[in-house]
Order: sequence, then structure tokens, then C-alpha cells
Amino acid sequence: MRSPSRWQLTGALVIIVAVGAAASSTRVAPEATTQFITDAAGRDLVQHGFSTAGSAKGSPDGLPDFTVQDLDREHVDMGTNFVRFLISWRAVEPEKGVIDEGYLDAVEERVGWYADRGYHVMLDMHQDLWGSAITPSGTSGNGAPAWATHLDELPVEVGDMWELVYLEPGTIRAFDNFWNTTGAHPELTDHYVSAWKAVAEHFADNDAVVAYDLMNEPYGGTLQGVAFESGPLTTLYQRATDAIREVDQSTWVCVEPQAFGFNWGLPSALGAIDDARDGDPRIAFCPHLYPLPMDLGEGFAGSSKGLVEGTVTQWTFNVLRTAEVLGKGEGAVPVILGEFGLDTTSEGAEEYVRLVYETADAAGMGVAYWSRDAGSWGPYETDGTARTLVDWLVRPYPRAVAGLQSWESEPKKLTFTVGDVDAGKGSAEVYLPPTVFTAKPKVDGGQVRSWDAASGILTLTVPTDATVTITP
Ligand SMILES: CN(C)c1ccc(C(=O)NC[C@H]2N[C@H](CO)[C@@H](O)[C@@H]2O)cc1
Repeated sequence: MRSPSRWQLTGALVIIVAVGAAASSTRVAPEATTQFITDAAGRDLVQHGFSTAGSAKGSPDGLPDFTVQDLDREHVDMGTNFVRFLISWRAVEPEKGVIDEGYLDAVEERVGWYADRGYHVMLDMHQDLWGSAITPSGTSGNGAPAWATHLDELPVEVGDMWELVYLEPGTIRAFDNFWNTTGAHPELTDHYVSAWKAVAEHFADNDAVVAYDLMNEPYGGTLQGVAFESGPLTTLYQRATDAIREVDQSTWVCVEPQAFGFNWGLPSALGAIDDARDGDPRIAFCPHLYPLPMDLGEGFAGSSKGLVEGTVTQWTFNVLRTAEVLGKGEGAVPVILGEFGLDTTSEGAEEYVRLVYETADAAGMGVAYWSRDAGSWGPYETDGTARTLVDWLVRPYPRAVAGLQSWESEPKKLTFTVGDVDAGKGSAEVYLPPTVFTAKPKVDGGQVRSWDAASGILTLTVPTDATVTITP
């Protein structure tokens, strides 16, 4: 299949952005969400962390190439508090109907590393291009097990753009069989739902695991857009949520839109998910952001910069609109930007990273950067040398705050507002970069409880309906 030229795809983007701008001119979405995933103490969480890690996609044991020493380094260098931890269906259920509890134990060991350091974890059932069995070499897809892979003898050609393998006949058929668009494999989604129930049963009582990301970048095969998202995708999310709630009443269920289009700024047709738990629903939204010009190798500069900025604006509108749909009239649900990232050597990379974090802050979103892997996208070189991204990600942020409403982060100032703080007993925890906050910070609007100069973590008590301002 001949690859569309960069300019054909970028031209498509111009149309997308123009249409989107027209559509978003009649704003029917909030400027931000004020709903958050909470910790065991009832505090509102703002996630700053990484997807960890892409290396899990191909590893024989399904675990990332990541050590507790790597985590200590990340914690000291960047003050992160969250991880989108990659797990896979092929590791959870390596044989049809057989759950590998040993794998889940190994995941639990790593979750313990994060828990011991005050982190919270979202388990990401990760797929890209279905699964490794779409080609004989096993080097293209990841996520789905071989026993669930049915290409029906259709071909899969792998070219120089990995994304285009999604358009191969065999790949499309694998997805069509999973979603049972073919009518030939109704059992596959049954197994996927049961796999999630097994994961939830394993982690139901683990306070460090705050969310389940039900499927990474879902793809509908021959079903795209409204037909896919409002149909089989919403149905699968509902079935998985119902199964999870049979064994786990507290962990949030985080859902993603289809990647194709939404990542670039197009709207989603995802339907609302009912949550049978006793108490307020715990459904969250975890979209990804990858503007098309940057996917095509353009930097955040020149003619590409304006297109990317327009994409980010439109994407934010669509995120909050979908979060409101998921909120079913009770306001936008909690939002985590589950993935964004780029080649940090590209032109304008630092400015783009800053734009994304400022956009997420203003919209009330947590952020997981893609990804924790070493290399030109990541925070460290393969030899462990810190890359410029480490400095770009270090910024003041509210980690866990009772009654959080909004916040604004500047290099030498953190401001946040709170409403009713009772649910979190007035407790707040923030991160202040130790290289900037070299002495006990100045706090207006709250009372300091503790300050750890080494980690940059400040805890304080905040009153109801307060604005808190923190400076060096
Ligand atoms: C055609 N389709 C369905 C498609 C195209 C492109 C992406 C993508 O770039 N995704 C962005 C990043 N996310 C994954 C991990 O979740 C990374 O491998 C991608 O760079 C996804 C789907």
C-alpha cells in the first residue's frame, strides 16, 4: 500500500482543524474538569508521570525493562507521583481461559515499588496493532495473545510507517474478529472481559492502584468513528466495567476513545458508561494527544506550529466535551492525558512540552508522558545519562489536595484553589522543584505541615474555599 505523502496527510489536517475550529466555535464543553481520582485519604490527585514502559510490549515476560533503582532516579530527578503501567492481555491470559497469576504477582511487585514511594498506578491493558501474531516474525503488534489472533489467511505487509500496518487486510481482520464484526468470534470479547475481571480481583485491595485503563488506543478495524465508538467500543467498556465491579468497587475505570482521529484533534462518539458501584461513579477518561504534523515528523515550528496549536485547542475542547458525556450530566469526569510525547531533539520540542503541560493544568488534567523508555523521546539515554526532557518535566504541581478546584504552575510559583476540603481532611501535598525551592517555601492561604527539601514535597493544611499561593 503506497504511503500517503506528508502533504496529503497534512492537507487533511488543515481541513480537520478548520472544521473543528468551526465546530468548537459554539463551545458546549467546560473549560476544565473539577472532578479527580482520589487517594485512600480522599484527596484529589493530579497525576504527573510516565507510561512505563514501551519495553513491556515485546518482552517475553510482559514486564518492562525497569528497575526499582530506575524509579528512585525518576523520583529524585522529577518528583513524579504516577505511572501508567503497561500490562498485556497475552501475559494475563497466555492460554485461552488460563490466567497467569504469576505474571500478576510480578506486576504487583512493581506496583509495590511505586506504592512504597507514594505513587499511584494506572494499569494499562496495552495493545498496538493487535498482537505479535499478526506477522510470523512477531515483531509488529503487541498486546493480544496468539490464540485470540484470527487473520483468516489475509496478508499483513509491514512497511516503513508502522501506523500503516493498521490498514493491512490481516490486521483489520484480526480486529474485526475481536469485535465480532465478522460474526465468527463472539468469544473473544468474553475472554477480554474475564481477563480484566481477573486483574481487578488481583488488585482490588491495593490502594496504590487507582485506575484501570481498559484498552490502549482502541481500533475498530472496518468499523471506524461513530459506528465503532458508539457501538462495540462502548459496549465492551460497559461489559468490562460491570465485570470489574463484581470484584472491585473502588478502582476507577478509565476509558480511551479510538486513537485514529482523536489523537489528532477529532471528536469522539464514545457513549456514557454506567458504574454499578455503591456511591459516586468512578469512570475517568484517558485520551492521547499526537498532533498529525508532529506524527509526520514536523517540529513545533514554522508552518507546523500553528497547525499543532490549533490541534491542541481543538483536542482540549473534544476531551472536555467527551468527559462531560461520560459524566452523564454530573460534570466532566476526571481526565488523565494518558499519552503525549515526541522526539525531544525536534525543533520547538521544549516549547511544545510546556504548551501541553500548561494546557493540561488549565483543563484540570493529569499527565503521563510517553514514555519512560530510554532514547530520543525519553528522559534518559540508554546509558542512563539524563536528557533535556528531565528539566522540561520538572515543574511545581499539586500532587494530592483535599477539595481541589484548579491550579496554575509557574517556574517559581504554584497557585491552587480548593472548595470543600472535608473529604480530604484539609490535607494537601505539592511538589516544588528542589533546585528552585532551595529553602522552606513561603505559603499564603494554607499552613505548612512538613517540607522535605531533598524531594521537594511540601505538605500543608488548607481551609475550605481557599486560594493557596506558594513561592520560594
Ligand atoms: C492508524 N491508527 C489506528 C493509529 C495510528 C497512529 C497511532 C499513534 O501514533 N499512536 C501514538 C503512540 N501511541 C502508541 C503507544 O500507545 C505509540 O506506539 C505511538 O507512538 C495510533 C493508531
